[in-house]
Order: sequence, then structure tokens, then C-alpha cells
Amino acid sequence: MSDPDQRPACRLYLITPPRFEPRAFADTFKAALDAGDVASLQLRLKGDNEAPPAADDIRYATEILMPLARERDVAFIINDRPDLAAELDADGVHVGQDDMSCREARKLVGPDRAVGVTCHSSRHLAMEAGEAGADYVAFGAFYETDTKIPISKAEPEILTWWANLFVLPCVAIGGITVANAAPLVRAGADFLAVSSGVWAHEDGPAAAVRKLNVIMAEESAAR
Ligand SMILES: Cc1ncc(COP(=O)(O)OP(=O)(O)O)c(N)n1
Ligand SMILES: Cc1nc(C(=O)O)sc1CCOP(=O)(O)O
Ligand SMILES: [Mg+2]
Repeated sequence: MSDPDQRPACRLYLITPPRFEPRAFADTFKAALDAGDVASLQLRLKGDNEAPPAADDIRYATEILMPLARERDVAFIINDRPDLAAELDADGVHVGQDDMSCREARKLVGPDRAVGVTCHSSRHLAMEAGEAGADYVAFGAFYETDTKIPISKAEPEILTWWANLFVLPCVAIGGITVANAAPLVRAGADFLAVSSGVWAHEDGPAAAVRKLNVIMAEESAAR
């Protein structure tokens, strides 16, 4: 059993927009990271209809954004491509169930980079990922989102179940905004993974990061 009193406060795991021009995006990116506590940033590029991006697009975005993240102690995670995470010396990779197994990803990135695994709303997939050596498990989608067509709908109870049983961190993802983040923190999320809830916030990304930080601090203290 995991001891809820020992669980660190929930932190923000930012996900990039699916499409952006890296040089033009850099100032927005810096403003978001400078607004408060951001634990990690996932570079998640997608083409039209969620098509995979060209490897060179990932390389170019990493060249621009990873140094900005590193200067701010924000871990830089690459989506879908363990091979590029290793090649580009990123801090980790995120793989989905249809991308690659956790064990294969681990072989490619080595022991020192993080491997995160999508587990949808499945306790079984999450326990499998934990046994396969994942550094975190991700549950979702908790809310409606225009960023991706999710294949599952998750309920906050799965976060509570996980946090009560396992020390391994759990990430909540899918449609999370300032307006709906609190119950997920209260339920036990170690990280909230947020894309449009930050980049498309009506007061701008920096305001969204500040507001999410307040919610995560208050709700973590109350759990
Ligand atoms: C933190 C986090 N959780 C889940 C996902 C989704 O991964 P996947 O199912 O492989 O879908 P794509 O993001 O690749 O479209 C994620 N990227 N990050
Ligand atoms: C990338 C992703 N994965 C999901 C899952 O359910 O696994 S939901 C999702 C979209 C996250 O973006 P936003 O914060 O804009 O909803
Ligand atoms: Mg994927």
C-alpha cells in the first residue's frame, strides 16, 4: 500500500499544441514556463488527422524548445518516439498502447530516461505498465477534448485507487482546464497533463499556469 501522507503535491505536466512553428512559439513557451511550477513538458506534434510528424520536425522543435525547458529545470519528454528521445538526449518518452511496448521503449531509451505509458481507463494496463518498468502511468480522458479523439473515458476514482495502492506516479489527462482540475487533484493525481487548457486559456498561458498551480497546491494540501 502507498502512504497518502507521503505523496508529493500534484504538479503540472504541460503538453505542447499539436502544431506550431518552433521559433514563433518560443516566447509563448517561455512565458508559460516562467509563470510558475511546471514539472515536465511533452513535445507532442501531430499532423492532420493525428498523422505522425516527420522526424526532422521533432528534431527541430527539440533543438529550439529543449534548451529552454532545461534552463528552467523542466523535464523534456518526447511523445511516441523512443528512438528520437535517445538520439536527442531528451529526459524521457511517452508511449501509447499502439506505439510500442514499455519494455521495447525502455530498451531504446536506457535506464536513465523516463518512460511514461498511456493506460486509458484500465487498471490492468496500468499494473502491466508498472510491472514492465514504466516511470509513470497515464489515465484519461477525464473530460471532453478537441485535442485528440480519446478512446476511453476515465473517472477520478481510478486515480484514488491507484494512489492508494502504488507509489508509482499517475498522470491525469484529457480536457483538463482551470475550471475542472480540482477533483482530479483531490482524487490523487500526481501530475495533470494539460494542453489546450493552458495554450488556449482566455487570459493566456501564463495565467493558466498560475491558476493551475494555485489549484494544485490547495487541493493537494486538502487530500
Ligand atoms: C501524459 C500522456 N498521456 C497520454 C497520452 C496519449 O498517448 P497516446 O495514446 O499514444 O496518444 P497520442 O498522444 O500519441 O496521440 C500522452 N501523449 N501523454
Ligand atoms: C494527448 C491526449 N491523450 C489523451 C488520452 O486520453 O490518453 S487525451 C489527450 C489530449 C490532451 O490535450 P488537452 O489537454 O488539450 O485535452
Ligand atoms: Mg502515442
